[in-house]
Amino acid sequence: MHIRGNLQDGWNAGRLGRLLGPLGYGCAIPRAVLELIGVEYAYTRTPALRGVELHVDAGEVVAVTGPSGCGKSTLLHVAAGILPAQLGVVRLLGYDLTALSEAQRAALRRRDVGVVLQFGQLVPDLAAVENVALPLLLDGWARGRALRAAAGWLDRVGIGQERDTLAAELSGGESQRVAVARALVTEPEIVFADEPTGSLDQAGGFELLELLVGEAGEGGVAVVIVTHDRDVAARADREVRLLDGRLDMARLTR
Ligand SMILES: Nc1ncnc2c1ncn2[C@@H]1O[C@H](COP(=O)(O)OP(=O)(O)OP(=O)(O)O)[C@@H](O)[C@H]1O
Repeated sequence: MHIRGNLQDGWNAGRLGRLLGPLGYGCAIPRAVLELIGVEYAYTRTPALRGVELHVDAGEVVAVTGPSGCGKSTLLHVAAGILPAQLGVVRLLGYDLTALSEAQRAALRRRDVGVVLQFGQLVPDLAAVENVALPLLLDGWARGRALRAAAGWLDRVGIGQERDTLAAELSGGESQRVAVARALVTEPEIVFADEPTGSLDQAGGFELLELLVGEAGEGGVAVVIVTHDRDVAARADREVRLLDGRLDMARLTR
């Protein structure tokens, strides 16, 4: 048996692995949740990504580091399918993103991928619990069930008491916790986080990262995290460093 490529709706390598792994079929299932091959992206004439190769395994935590402007956020956006690669291949959870429409990429992200951006990106006039429930509601869950699942995640990230607070009234740290809960509520295979600790002080930032990596680790979720913070990078399984849109080969550990 060899399962590859375009899996049926709702299925992907990670989900199959969890189901079939205990039966001993795991070796036939691709372990990579993310592969970038020769990826290029340019906003203007100067490329922001040049020939980037990256391979992330199920459950792996990878930190993307490098100086300001080297292309970290662009890499994360292209890997998550928010921006389309202009050259090369991006394979996410077994799907070739270059073959999917924008709507299909958005549906894949909503269902199987978690995203945490720099400033949380919450809907300000929705309550914390409604923000967390949003991806489930958009995926057709009944409101009561979605809100119960969302409230459970707010408890897990330690701010269950703020469930009815409007996002606009949350502190920076609380907002980032809500964003982490929202990224994990769909039980994704992979979470992309772009400097999620950026708006917090160092201790608060590290605590948030511990929470994200800890919760992701429990579910076997891969994490790709963009960061400037050395402590955060040290917490990852692996660090990849970008320089001028290219991977710094000297810093590659595999
Ligand atoms: N929307 C845009 N339009 C034009 N150029 C852009 C745009 N976004 C980013 N760039 C440019 O692309 C390059 C890579 O930017 P990117 O934001 O990916 O870097 P970064 O490493 O994440 O930076 P930082 O650490 O400062 O957030 C930079 O030269 C930046 O100026």
